[in-house]
Amino acid sequence: MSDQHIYWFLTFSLLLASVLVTFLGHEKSSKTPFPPGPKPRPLIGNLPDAVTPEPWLLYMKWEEVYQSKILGLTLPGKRIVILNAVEDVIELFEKRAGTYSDRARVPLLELTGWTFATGLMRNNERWRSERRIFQQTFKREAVPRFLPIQTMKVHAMLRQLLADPASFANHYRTLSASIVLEITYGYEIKPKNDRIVEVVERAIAHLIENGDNPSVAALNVLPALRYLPRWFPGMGFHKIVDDCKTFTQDMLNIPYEYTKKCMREDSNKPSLVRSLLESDAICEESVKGIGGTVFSAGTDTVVSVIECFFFAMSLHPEKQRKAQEEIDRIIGADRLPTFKDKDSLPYIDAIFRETMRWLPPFPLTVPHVAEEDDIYKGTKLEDPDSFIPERCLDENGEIKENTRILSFGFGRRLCPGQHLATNTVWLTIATVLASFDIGLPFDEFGNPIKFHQVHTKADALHLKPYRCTITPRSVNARKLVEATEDTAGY
Ligand code: HEM
Repeated sequence: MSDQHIYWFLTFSLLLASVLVTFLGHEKSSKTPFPPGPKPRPLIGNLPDAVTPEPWLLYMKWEEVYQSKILGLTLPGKRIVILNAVEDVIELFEKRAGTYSDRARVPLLELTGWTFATGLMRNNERWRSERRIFQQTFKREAVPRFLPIQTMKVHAMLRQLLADPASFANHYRTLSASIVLEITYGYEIKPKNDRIVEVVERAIAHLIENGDNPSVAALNVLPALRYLPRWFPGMGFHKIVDDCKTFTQDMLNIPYEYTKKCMREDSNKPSLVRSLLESDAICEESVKGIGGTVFSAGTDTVVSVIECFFFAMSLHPEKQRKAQEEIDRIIGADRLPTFKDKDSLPYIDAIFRETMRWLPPFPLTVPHVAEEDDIYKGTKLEDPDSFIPERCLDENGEIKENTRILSFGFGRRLCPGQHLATNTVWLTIATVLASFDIGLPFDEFGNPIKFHQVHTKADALHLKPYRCTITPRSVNARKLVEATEDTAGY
């Protein structure tokens, strides 16, 4: 029997009793109709329907099939409601936030020590206290103090793009990790093969790569499987859990110990972990957890957006030219854009917003869980698959009033890192477009690449790797980038 078959066999036979009880319970208690959706199969419900690489596309198709923007899926032990319309999301996650701000219990996360992650915590006192710290640290008025770090790192990336354009993906990955590690731990990373970056990336990658392993999926459905001995067929998850746990502990401890060492050695480098330790307001476990959360929530998400920005520019030279014309007109050719220019470059802002709409890092955001039973019963976006920054602008070319970036989530779980992330991505977009021309995308054989690129087996949405040329716009642009070495930070 293959591992896959053992998984199905175990899941079905061991689940039989508990699933029946849950279903019967539901049948009795639920007098209100459940939203329409594909017909659940006996015992496994809609499990096979739910496992698909790009579920958001499937949910849009179901909207047509079942003629409803609210869809229902039944999984063993739980029911999932899919909200396809923003107004429903806002009504439930924001107006009824008291009910819809919990997170799901995922046995794999609990067994591997990922309970440290603030964003995955249940709605409890620890989550509320850590969320307050996130909000204080990264609120709109507080993030300008990080601008010097962000500027210095973005400038370093521009110089790397000049020196080695073919490795552009490595450069923006380094950018994102370097900002987060410096802010969180006061740690300055090496551009290549940095030990701490490897430690934290290994922990995240191991969890993601094994998240859909059949035996792990079985464990998530039936946590009691963990009591079966390792020699039992299909128990591959034991080794995965052990490794994940070790890697997660390293991720939390190694950068944390670095900050503590700096403090012992009297280094005066500021960092979030340092100020939390000095304030003595929360326990060591929470300090480590907050550090790990900033990295796991704030690095790959930003990478995802910058990756999609390069791809969008590569596919749409006409939008790129329009953005560069705006920069040339407002800033001129004698300096690079800075944060002070943000309000005078609406087309750059529109490119940022459209990138976040076109390929958001979490196309389904992070599921919210209802804490109690709840009964609940716009305008249609034209051509949603196309990259059109103009849709964010009014007739005067200014950002439309009251527009909101939906990719940062909703309600009490709204991303607290949104202002920090926005600044990093905005400055990247503005300075890259001021300095470089990005050529059309092509694959390793030189064939042009079309839009259909997405793959998602990662922390956040990512594109399949592709190539493109990145060349300085002019001799002057090259000089401006080279000169950032001397003006680092400002
Ligand atoms: C472009 C980059 C980013 C995107 C698109 C993004 C998106 C999101 C989304 C969709 C959620 C879930 C919201 C919900 O459940 O409704 C979230 C939660 C969260 N994000 Fe971000 N994020 C980004 C960057 C960051 C950064 C830089 C940080 C760190 C400073 C961060 C920290 C968090 C935390 C701590 C949570 C959990 C909030 C909670 O559950 O209370 N994010 N983010």
